[in-house]
Amino acid sequence: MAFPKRVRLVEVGPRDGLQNEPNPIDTATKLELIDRLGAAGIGYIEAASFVSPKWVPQMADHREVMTGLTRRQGVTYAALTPNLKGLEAALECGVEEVAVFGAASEAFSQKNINCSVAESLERFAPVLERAREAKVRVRGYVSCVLGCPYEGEIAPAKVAEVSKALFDMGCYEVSLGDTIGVGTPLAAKRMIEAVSRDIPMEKLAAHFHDTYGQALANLYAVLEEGISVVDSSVAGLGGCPYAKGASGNVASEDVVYLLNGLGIDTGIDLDKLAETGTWITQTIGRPNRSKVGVALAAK
Ligand SMILES: CC(C)(COP(=O)([O-])OP(=O)([O-])OC[C@H]1O[C@@H](n2cnc3c(N)ncnc32)[C@H](O)[C@@H]1OP(=O)([O-])[O-])[C@@H](O)C(=O)NCCC(=O)NCCSC(=O)C[C@@](C)(O)CC(=O)[O-]
Repeated sequence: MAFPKRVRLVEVGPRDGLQNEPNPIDTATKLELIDRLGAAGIGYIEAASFVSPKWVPQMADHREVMTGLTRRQGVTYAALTPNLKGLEAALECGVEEVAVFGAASEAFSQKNINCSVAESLERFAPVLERAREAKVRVRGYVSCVLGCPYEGEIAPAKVAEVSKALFDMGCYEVSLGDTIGVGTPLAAKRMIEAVSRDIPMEKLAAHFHDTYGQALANLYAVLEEGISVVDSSVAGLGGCPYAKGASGNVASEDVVYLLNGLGIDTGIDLDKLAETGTWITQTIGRPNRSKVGVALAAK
């Protein structure tokens, strides 16, 4: 299969990138990050997470973030909403798009959202119904698509089953998360093949973490299969608080560099994106995990 002509980047840095940071990051820094990402030409930014502050303290200022951001034309600002409570709060803040997040692993589902996979799907159904009423689109995440920190290997058939349930429920796109970055290209291809038997390829997104240094290789493999939506995080920030050892998402700068090299359009200004990566890592005192970001900063 040929590479897609255009790839849409979903920037998850302000949410996935920051959610696991142990020290509180002030709202102003989060807002500046979101603004800089928009200025770099990113068209979709996951800005906040309406989850319990007891579970994820770093996302406790979700209301301030969602109402404080300066909306740029052409940019979608989205938020995670695990249940109706989260969705109602997000709607009050004028959210344009939300995401529910499930898993292909029972153990991970329990640790992350305190319920089984089946219970999570029951919980999401009214979220989708209410979002439809409010004319807000819902994205669906499936975690642990290439392995689970608690259960180990995950069968592609299980990933396909949960993805189909989310899609059938009304999620317009399903993002497939290699939460702990254990996947390798062949496994990623097999998983995408299984899921795309039930869901059109253009409705799927790849959400890869780089824990084992495989994220770009995995992305290349699934781009070849026809994936055209990629989740990434500026400077490779990130990791799920309920997946021990999970490190950052694939770095947005590295993804854009790869896509530029393949002649695939993203509409993103790589220099501005790399400057944002340098700025945020210096501001929060983290190493920059984007090789491209570090290389450009050294020029
Ligand atoms: C889902 C719950 C809330 C269930 O948590 P629970 O304890 O089962 O829920 P509950 O309904 O019994 O409520 C317990 C308390 O939480 C409150 N609560 C309940 N809901 C909300 C809400 N929406 N917003 C704010 N507060 C809420 C609720 O009001 C109550 O407060 P209390 O009475 O104790 O003071 C909890 O487990 C939770 O917040 N989990 C969050 C987990 C999370 O955010 N994980 C990271 C995101 S997922 C991820 O990173 C993976 C992904 C997407 O990137 C893809 C990948 O890489 O794989």
